[in-house]
Amino acid sequence: MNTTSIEKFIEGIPKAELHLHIEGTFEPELMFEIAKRNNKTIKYSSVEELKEAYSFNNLQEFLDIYYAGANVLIEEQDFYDLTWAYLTKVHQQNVVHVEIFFDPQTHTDRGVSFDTVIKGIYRALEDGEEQLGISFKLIMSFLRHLDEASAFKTLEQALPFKKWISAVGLDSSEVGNPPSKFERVFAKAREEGFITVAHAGEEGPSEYIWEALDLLKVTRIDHGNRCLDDDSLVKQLVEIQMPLTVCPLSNLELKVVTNLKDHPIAKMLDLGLLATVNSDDPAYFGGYMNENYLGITRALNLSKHQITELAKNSFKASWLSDQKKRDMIAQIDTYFQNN
Ligand SMILES: Nc1ncnc2[nH]cnc12
Ligand SMILES: [Zn+2]
Repeated sequence: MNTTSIEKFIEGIPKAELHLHIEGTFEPELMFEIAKRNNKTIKYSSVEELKEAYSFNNLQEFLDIYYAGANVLIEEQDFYDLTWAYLTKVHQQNVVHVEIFFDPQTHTDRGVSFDTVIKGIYRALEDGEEQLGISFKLIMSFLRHLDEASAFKTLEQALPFKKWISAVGLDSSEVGNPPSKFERVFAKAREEGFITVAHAGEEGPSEYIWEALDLLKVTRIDHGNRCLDDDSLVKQLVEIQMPLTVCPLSNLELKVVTNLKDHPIAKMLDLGLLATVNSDDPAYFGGYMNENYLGITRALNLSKHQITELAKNSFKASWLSDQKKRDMIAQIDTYFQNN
């Protein structure tokens, strides 16, 4: 009997999150707490006033506030607390595997050491695995508005922590900073054994997705919405089953779509694209994983079968072992049959 409500169905289904910026999980309450203990000032006088500033017309307006928020993170324990808060939150949402981004340049550029950042994040991820059963991978993302030299320097800083970092990524202001700007950095990263991913086609054109594939040799495209402008690109993405880590509430808040009813994720599934649901920067966009699933489910009237496909895709597109992927897919199929 499939009588479970759609809300409960979404809550209970096992999920993996593949597109999440740890700095984007910084909830206002924790921000004020950490600012206080570090004697840092925040431009806003209260949690409420800060939340009111969360209204964005585009990616850049969001990034300005996001980088300002990250300024109060100083000590290793701050990065631990930030990461731990995220893990306990998504644990309650049946997220069992996470592959998360961190942006080292956001911190090293203001004098916080690479070691401090990664040690705090990693220790929390290890505790999350042990205490909450959430497996994880870590992705180091380069800020594309900065230059190639800064990215190379960051890659150097990452080498002693190679065992902790699975992949490198590319984020921040997309338009005007094409993947080609980082072709040589990504070549070096691949030589060093890192997997590569890149944000592409969020605000930028479909050509940037081609560049991410051809020049950066990515194994996933983060966002990828604009692929739908180019039929030959869609055909290619379907053929190679290139995962797209799609972020519905982020797309709504950053005006990539004007209404969730216009969100392309159902169309992506229909076309045979390997689309997944993710939260991007949940503290800023009004929801974690389940709120993203629920938002598109209500707006697009998704069926339990479509939700099941999206959850299975999240494991297919992950970097878990093939055996673990098969186990999770079987578990989700059983869940679908019973709910
Ligand atoms: N949605 C997004 N796009 C690009 N860079 C980001 N950094 C954090 N969130 C981002
Ligand atoms: Zn992102």
